[in-house]
Amino acid sequence: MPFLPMTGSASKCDACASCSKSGTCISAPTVKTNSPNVRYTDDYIEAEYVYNTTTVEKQDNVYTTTPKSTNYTFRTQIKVPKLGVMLVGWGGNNGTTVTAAVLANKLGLSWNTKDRVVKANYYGSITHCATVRLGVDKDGKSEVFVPLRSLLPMVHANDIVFDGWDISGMNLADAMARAKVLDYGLQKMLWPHMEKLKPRPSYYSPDFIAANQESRADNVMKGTKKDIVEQIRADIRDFKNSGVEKVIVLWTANTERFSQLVPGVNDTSENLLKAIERDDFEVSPSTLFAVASILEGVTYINGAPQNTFVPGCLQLAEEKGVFVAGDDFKSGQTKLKSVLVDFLVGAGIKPTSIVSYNHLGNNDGLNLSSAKTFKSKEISKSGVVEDMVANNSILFQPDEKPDHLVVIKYVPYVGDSKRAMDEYTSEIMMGGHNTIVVHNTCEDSLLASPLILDLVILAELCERITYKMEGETTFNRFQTVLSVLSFLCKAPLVPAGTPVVNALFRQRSCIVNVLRACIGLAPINHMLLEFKTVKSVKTDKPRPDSAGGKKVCRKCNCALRGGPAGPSGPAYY
Ligand SMILES: NC(=O)c1ccc[n+]([C@@H]2O[C@H](COP(=O)([O-])OP(=O)(O)OC[C@H]3O[C@@H](n4cnc5c(N)ncnc54)[C@H](O)[C@@H]3O)[C@@H](O)[C@H]2O)c1
Ligand SMILES: O=P([O-])([O-])O[C@@H]1[C@@H](O)[C@H](O)[C@@H](O)[C@H](O)[C@@H]1O
Repeated sequence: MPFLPMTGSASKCDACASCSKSGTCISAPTVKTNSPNVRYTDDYIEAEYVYNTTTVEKQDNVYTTTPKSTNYTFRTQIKVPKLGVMLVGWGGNNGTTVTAAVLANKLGLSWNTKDRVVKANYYGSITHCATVRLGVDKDGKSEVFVPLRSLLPMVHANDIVFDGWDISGMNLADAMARAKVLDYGLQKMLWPHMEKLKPRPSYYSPDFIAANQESRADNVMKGTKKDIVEQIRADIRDFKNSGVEKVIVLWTANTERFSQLVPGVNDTSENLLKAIERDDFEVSPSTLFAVASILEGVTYINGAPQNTFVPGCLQLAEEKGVFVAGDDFKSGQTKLKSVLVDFLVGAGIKPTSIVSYNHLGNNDGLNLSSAKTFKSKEISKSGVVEDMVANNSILFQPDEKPDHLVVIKYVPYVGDSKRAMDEYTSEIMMGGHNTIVVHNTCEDSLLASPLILDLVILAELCERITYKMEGETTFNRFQTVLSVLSFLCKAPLVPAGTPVVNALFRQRSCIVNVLRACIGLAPINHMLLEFKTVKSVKTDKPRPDSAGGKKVCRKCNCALRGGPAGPSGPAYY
């Protein structure tokens, strides 16, 4: 077992000098689309794209479908900016861990653990470690997969510069040690770099987080809520002037209690700004950060479950044309739930009881040991099955849902190593039952940190994408609420009145297909028809069917008698 020197040696692969052999090649291949519908200029990629959907009209038991096509032109600016990320809660487990991970990758560090040599990497990040199907090779024999990041120019995590705020004034080296997430050997190598980093003072409001957080609050801003917003805005401008070209603000501070929605306080942007002016009690720290970010024109992302985006905040973002996204990183137990429930319901199996228990011993767990903050997390962890259940009216009656219990307990000794235990009980055929039990242990912050990177990298990419529909002359940005980031969130924030999708692979497909659309490629549909059909000599023999050439129902192949085919099933035409 080769023991590496305990100093960070940025090993270079022979392929290119930029690579740090971190398992995530910085110089990923570039994808270029060979099509008259895709144009490449020095500044942007422009693609004509036909978006095909289906509109459905239901009358009695008949669904009439009408294919619909919309012609888009997507334009993606290709210059990737120097991205600065300001973390609220920078001194926490996630904040210190993601900062350390980027430094370790940038330096190409490797370190010894008790059983192996580990190289810095970005496992868990789809923008650095996921591949996507591009198509089939020219012989039509095999599929071609490329790094997701090859589809469009995007920020590499190694180039991100971090800054941020924390109510705890501890420098990031001491805070990294406090977090107890990373191996000692790595911490030792990173120490001189991390100790130079110190969180800016932040706004502390004890009413919104657990009382047990008070002992950390030694680095707090003073003043009214208006003063606080102005100070946050000044901090953002200060960071912008430090050499970064673009800033994104992301909340990875403690989970807050939900804000009460109060008419006249946070129901409109005007009322919210007035509420801040009069120092209204019910405006939370996270909403102040969101308002300040929006007023500075920088995207704001909420990695925690509280309702930062009160209606007035969303309206302000809309008015200022600033992206917002959230809520609550979808990192472990809930991520698995959004796969398992999708599999069960998608397979026609009826989940009837879902029990999600976990205990952990980090400061997040300590904060969540308070009922008011736990409630925020319970809401975000519980909502993830609602769409999948509601979409299957065969298994579930209207308003029928599985029993669903979320339990989180604080056990100091286990630290950041979250121990999740889930039990999924389902009804299967003819009165049978299936019970799936899962034990899922992880360092929680090592699951959340790559999501922080993906959130800011994909949000930054969305800031460079514009589109226009046929007949329009100006290019527009996506809607203010970046629902394309749902894959990374437990409680996806979506534009008002639009569907919430929690199924993980639907969410992932959305990201991949939006990126494919920007380079003029059709969405991945998994049909693989090229491997299921062969060109054959034209024949005039009619295809055999059960009704001797009459029109048949494609659902159950019975002869159409002018009414719904088959027992009470809808007719398909
Ligand atoms: N797997 C995960 O770690 C995971 C998954 C989903 C969501 N989250 C959420 O991410 C957040 C951070 O998780 P963590 O494990 O890093 O927690 P943490 O407690 O280690 O870090 C939170 C940090 O926020 C600071 N803080 C609290 N209030 C603040 C304020 N008003 N302004 C600035 N800083 C403030 C605290 O001092 C602390 O350093 C939590 O809300 C958690 O629920 C974490
Ligand atoms: O993402 P996930 O594993 O479902 O949920 C996690 C919870 O189980 C954990 O107790 C909490 O501390 C983390 O913040 C995170 O929200």
